Amino acid sequence: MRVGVPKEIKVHEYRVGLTPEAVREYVSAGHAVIIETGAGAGISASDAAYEAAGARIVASAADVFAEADMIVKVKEPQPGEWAQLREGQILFTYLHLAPDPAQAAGLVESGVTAIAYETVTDRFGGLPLLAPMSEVAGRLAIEAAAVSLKRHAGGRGMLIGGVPGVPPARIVVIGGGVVGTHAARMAAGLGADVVILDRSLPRLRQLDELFGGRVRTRFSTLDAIETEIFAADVVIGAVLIPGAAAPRLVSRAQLSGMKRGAVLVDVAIDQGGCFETSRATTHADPTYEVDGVIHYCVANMPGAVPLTSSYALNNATLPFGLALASKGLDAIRSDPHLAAGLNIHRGEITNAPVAASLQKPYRSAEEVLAL
Ligand SMILES: NC(=O)C1=CN([C@@H]2O[C@H](COP(=O)(O)OP(=O)(O)OC[C@H]3O[C@@H](n4cnc5c(N)ncnc54)[C@H](O)[C@@H]3O)[C@@H](O)[C@H]2O)C=CC1
Ligand SMILES: CC(=O)C(=O)O
Ligand SMILES: [Mg+2]
Repeated sequence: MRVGVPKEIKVHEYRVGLTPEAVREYVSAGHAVIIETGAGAGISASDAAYEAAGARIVASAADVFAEADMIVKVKEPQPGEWAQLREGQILFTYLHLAPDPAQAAGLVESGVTAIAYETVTDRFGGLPLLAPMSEVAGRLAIEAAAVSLKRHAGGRGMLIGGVPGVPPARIVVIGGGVVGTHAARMAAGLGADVVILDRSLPRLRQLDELFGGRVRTRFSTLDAIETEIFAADVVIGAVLIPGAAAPRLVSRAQLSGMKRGAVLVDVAIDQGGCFETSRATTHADPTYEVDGVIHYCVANMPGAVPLTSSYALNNATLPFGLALASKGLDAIRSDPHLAAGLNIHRGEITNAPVAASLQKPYRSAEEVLAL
């Protein structure tokens, strides 16, 4: 198969779909790889490094879209990219379609077969292609909170860990999955007073074991969320219902009960956000204030640390990408976990929570691929 990688064009997105090391794996498996010139600049991977790995460099994204049987990217395609996709082509990338009807319509229109990293599953019940970026984003969330808590940034003027004799920040993490766990680890490591809320009791038990009492756990009810956010200096939004739009857990009215200069970091913004007042921001202008509360809502947080993130992402995507390159649609037919990643195929939406969130018709992957 011809596998193509365009340069990412989202604002301040510096990751790349394939590292030179991954390219070498594809080439040694017998595939041709086409890379847009400069695609690896954000991770300091030169065109020459890609050529040494066996890729062919092309001058423009248009060349990649025209020639490749499968496009491997990082972020959801932007409007100019949808227009270049076509039936018979596979798109393998993050999509986050539930809160993005325009992109969904563009992909349906194109006829492309679109596999979303964030809904590919594994046999342990996890999301193996979301997990590495959730690890990165969870850790970055505390860095973002630390910056925003500073007085000149509009925050309360607090040091996360305090100092001897002065209490640390209270950090509330809503959602104790991958993002939440990594945020809590960073926050606890800096000395914060941390609580994690989740709807899953088994998960709360695991977290209690993991943190050995260093982090409090609390079952996530409306009441628990309200009590905790009113006492918080920082709130991290880290919930997920796979494929679906994020549940709204903090209302605008509740902001008036929070401390002035408190910080909300809505990591779940890529699924639409879990605070009513969240709207997606970019690394160029990451924060804004509503009712005295600072909001950080960057939808591609790992793009800020592309070297770490591109390698972490490629470690996870490589086996699935190689299977797609070798077997095409049969890779999806023969692997229920890849089938869970299929979001759109030849104009049909094939992920139930995505279709429900968009209020569009749904057909299962099995049904559309058996045709
Ligand atoms: N902004 C960014 O750059 C990035 C955003 N993300 C996003 O972060 C979000 C979280 O991802 P993961 O941690 O990987 O998901 P996960 O599936 O590992 O964890 C989600 C957790 O939320 C919990 N949950 C669901 N409803 C809840 C509620 N009402 N109250 C409390 N907990 C609830 C679940 O039980 C689960 O433990 C996703 O939307 C993901 O796409 C991930 C990486 C980068
Ligand atoms: C998961 C996601 O949205 C990102 O890594 O940008
Ligand atoms: Mg989007």
